[in-house]
Amino acid sequence: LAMSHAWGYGPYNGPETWEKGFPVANGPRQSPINIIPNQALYERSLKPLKLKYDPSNSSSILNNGHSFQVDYVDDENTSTLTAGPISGIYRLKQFHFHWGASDDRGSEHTVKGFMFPCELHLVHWNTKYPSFGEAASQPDGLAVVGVFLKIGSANPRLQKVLDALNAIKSKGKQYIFENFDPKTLLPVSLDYWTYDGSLTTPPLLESVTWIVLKEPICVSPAQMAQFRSLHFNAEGEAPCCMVDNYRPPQPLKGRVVRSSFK
Ligand SMILES: NS(=O)(=O)c1ccc(C(=O)N[C@@H](c2ccccc2)c2cnnn2CC(=O)NCCCS)cc1
Ligand SMILES: [Zn+2]
Repeated sequence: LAMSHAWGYGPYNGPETWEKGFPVANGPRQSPINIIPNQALYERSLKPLKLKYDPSNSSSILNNGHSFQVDYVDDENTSTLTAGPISGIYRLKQFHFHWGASDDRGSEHTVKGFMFPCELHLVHWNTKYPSFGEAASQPDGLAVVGVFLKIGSANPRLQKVLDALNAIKSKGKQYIFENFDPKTLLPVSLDYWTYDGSLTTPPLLESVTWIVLKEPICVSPAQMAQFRSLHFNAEGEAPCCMVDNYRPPQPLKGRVVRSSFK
């Protein structure tokens, strides 16, 4: 079990080693994947995404040693994802990011083999189950909205999140983070690709309906440097920059990617 708690992104505990502690790593619906737009199936029955977020539900920002996440109070249906490819009501639990050591890599999903420098994940769980933990073990338990970040002008809405990173430099550090509306991080268009997949970090559970937005949002090189100023390690341990915390694309194994747009 020691292995299952030592996973990471380094040469000895990175994505290529995860199958040792988590055999599902070679399962039939693993994430992320490479998205090939002209092989996606347009389905006009796919509804527009309905995202309703209450900023007062944001509670804290945490360095979890793999990424950093902004946690939301999820004991009511006040911040929810409905419609789109899913049925029922999914509650926002947290959002986090994956990024690279340089601007040529960092996203988990790729588009025609193109890797973005960063990818945002908004994690929701199906309220037909009693909790996130329960939902995470069900095939329709989770829905994660993925948003690509591309290098461009500085993103003022993202800056609010980045300004809190100085307080959570090391693993385990947590800081109050209130009144943040994650809707401000979304692009204008909510056109999306969707497919059945998994968590992209151990335990790699195959419980995620992935909803990847076609339109990226912007991030500046200086802002990317702020992501890279975080540390994987706890305070007092040898400093190790938190970069390249992404899993590479996994085999599609016959899955079909559907698109909400032509
Ligand atoms: N990248 S992703 O959007 O696919 C993604 C989303 C959520 C989780 C997650 O909540 N993982 C925790 C969990 C707790 C209970 C049941 C199952 C899973 C967990 C397990 N060990 N540590 N954690 C915390 C954790 O890994 N958080 C990582 C957040 C993205 S790097 C992981 C990946
Ligand atoms: Zn993620």
